[in-house]
Amino acid sequence: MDGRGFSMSKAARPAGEVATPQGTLCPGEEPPRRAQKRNWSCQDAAEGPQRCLQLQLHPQGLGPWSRCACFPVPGVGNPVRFSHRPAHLEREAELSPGQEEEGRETGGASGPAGDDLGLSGVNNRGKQGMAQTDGLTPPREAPGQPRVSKLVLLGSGSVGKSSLVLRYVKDDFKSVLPTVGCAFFTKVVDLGASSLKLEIWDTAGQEKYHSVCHLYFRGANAALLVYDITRKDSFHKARQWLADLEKELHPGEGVVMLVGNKTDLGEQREVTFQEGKEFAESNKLLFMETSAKLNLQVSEVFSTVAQELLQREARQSHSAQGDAAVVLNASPAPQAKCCAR
Ligand SMILES: Nc1nc2c(ncn2[C@@H]2O[C@H](COP(=O)(O)OP(=O)(O)OP(=O)(O)O)[C@@H](O)[C@H]2O)c(=O)[nH]1
Repeated sequence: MDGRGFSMSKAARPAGEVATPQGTLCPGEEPPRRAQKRNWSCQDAAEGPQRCLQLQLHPQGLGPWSRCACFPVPGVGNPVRFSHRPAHLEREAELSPGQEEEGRETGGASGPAGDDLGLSGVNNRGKQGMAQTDGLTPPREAPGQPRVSKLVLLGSGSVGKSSLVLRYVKDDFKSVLPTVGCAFFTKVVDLGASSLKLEIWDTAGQEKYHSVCHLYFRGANAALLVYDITRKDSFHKARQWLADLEKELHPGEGVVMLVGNKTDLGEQREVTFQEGKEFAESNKLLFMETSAKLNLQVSEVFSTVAQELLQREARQSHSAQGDAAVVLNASPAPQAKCCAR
């Protein structure tokens, strides 16, 4: 840890910061409906002006506050681009296309703050996820930039969600700790004639984070519903994860792909390809099997979803143009009869 990225080292924290309780939501605790946050400025001797942020995920203010996260103010020497930019940050610097940003939200829970995905020492970009913490606002693209879509990964713990993201974003596979809250990445998908910027939200699958995960589903344009082909329980739970997701999406909106991961462990397979396919078909989902370990079908998953997003958008704008043409060609509406003199 070097005090940059999401390390939140003591060196980067403001003087006078009060230690806050760490922890997850208690069993049976009311699931939070929205995150609260507080932020302030401070001056760090080594890193200059900092913005500091803390989250509380309980609507009545009863839950624990997350760790304090401090991040350098963007500007010269701090090329941080906030995709979901907090209102108090006035400036942003651009990353070049295809360059990934990454970050991690602690969701009010205790645990590692980012180095398990190799965030330690990356640079200031490692704090992107913290910059906007509600995860609810649909992404917007800047003029001249590729379209931005929010994609969430969901599914039971240890099915390989983080490994799929790591493979896709960094072409790497290594042992990663369980996700705490949510980790955030971006990557521009090049689809030849067009490109799409995916904001990838990798949510925690462990049971203890279940009550907060749905917060991150809100506003998603696409989702990867992941299970482990060697674990039937993770496949059965996919139904529940899908129900949770659908509560947060508008009916018929969003591209959802069912992903059966760990195909390299074929001899331990508990869920057949056919079972996955049938579940996907009956729920109108896309379907693929992958191995994050052997890098099988991983980039295809993301590019297929991106392609589908662009096609849907094209169809929608086409039909919207059609509707407009119908309206223009329609005979003039009859004048409303007025009864007033
Ligand atoms: N053999 C094999 N192991 C994998 C594969 N993908 C992930 N793993 C392993 O499965 C374990 C869990 O992977 P993660 O990526 O942390 O799973 P996750 O779904 O993100 O877990 P949570 O963060 O708890 O939700 C790790 O030990 C990975 O190395 C794969 O394709 N093949």
